[in-house]
Amino acid sequence: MPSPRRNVEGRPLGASAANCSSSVPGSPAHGGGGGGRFEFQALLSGRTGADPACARLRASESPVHRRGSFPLAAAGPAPAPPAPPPEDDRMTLNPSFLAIALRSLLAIDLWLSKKLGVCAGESSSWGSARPLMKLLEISGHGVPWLLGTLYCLSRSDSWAGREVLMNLLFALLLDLLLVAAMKGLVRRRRPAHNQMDMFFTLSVDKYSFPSGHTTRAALVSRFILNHLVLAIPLRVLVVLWAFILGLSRVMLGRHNVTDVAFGFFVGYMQYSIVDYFWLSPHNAPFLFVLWNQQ
Ligand SMILES: CC(C)=CCC/C(C)=C/CC/C(C)=C/COP(=O)(O)O
Repeated sequence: MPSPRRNVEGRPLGASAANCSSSVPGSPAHGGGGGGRFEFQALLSGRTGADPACARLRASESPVHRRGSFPLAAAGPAPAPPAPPPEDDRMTLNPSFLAIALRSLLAIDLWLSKKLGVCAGESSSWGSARPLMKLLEISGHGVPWLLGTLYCLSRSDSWAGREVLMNLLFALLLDLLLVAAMKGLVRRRRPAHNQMDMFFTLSVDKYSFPSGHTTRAALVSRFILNHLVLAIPLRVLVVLWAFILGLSRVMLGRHNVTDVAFGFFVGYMQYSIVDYFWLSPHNAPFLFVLWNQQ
């Protein structure tokens, strides 16, 4: 019977370096064979020397190291140690690590969204709150916001008011365009527990990423906070409205948590775009002249 391989100190190798490579459970050598586990093992030891502890163990068992331990036994000059991997190589994340992280995030997202979807149907645990959630849904819908802005624009008799409203209209249209583009690109289906009973939707609204109501809520609330002079309680109310509207999208079962979280981010950034390209009678006189002639 072959004796177990030992290192120079006489310790069996099974518990050290061998564990760092082919004997990891789940690897083909171990007989685990599961694709996911093998992928995980590749994650741990995919790059030579990725784990410093394993690299140390391998070094302690290498002939070079043994020669170093018994200098008198060395027959000639020791070969140069292998060059370390280039800096870039060591810094690169193993792509399967990213895949595992994303899959875990997705699993948590689906689990949490299902748990929070308490108003997804009339028979759900909070089904009686569904009408209230749908009222919130209308408060963040694109149609009332667009029609409301157009109406106020038609009634406004000051240049300053018209300028703000013109930019709000630009912001709402930009939001519709960007959200439609992102939904069309990502094509993430709405959660399975959603009832598709939304009023007035566009064709891309069968997709859920990102939440259009949430981008609008974040955009509009940031817009209002920056351009309307409001008392503190009203400012708090505006922020609360945006937050509750986002939460209600998950509670209604319309969206997963990540759709809403990303929606807040997109809406927040959209306001920065609107602010950067702020329309005024100086940089877009044609718009204001056109509106004045109507
Ligand atoms: C001028 C024009 C094309 C107006 C369309 C307004 C409209 C139908 C917006 C869609 C609003 C909507 C249903 C968004 C979906 O929101 P999610 O939060 O469910 O993504």
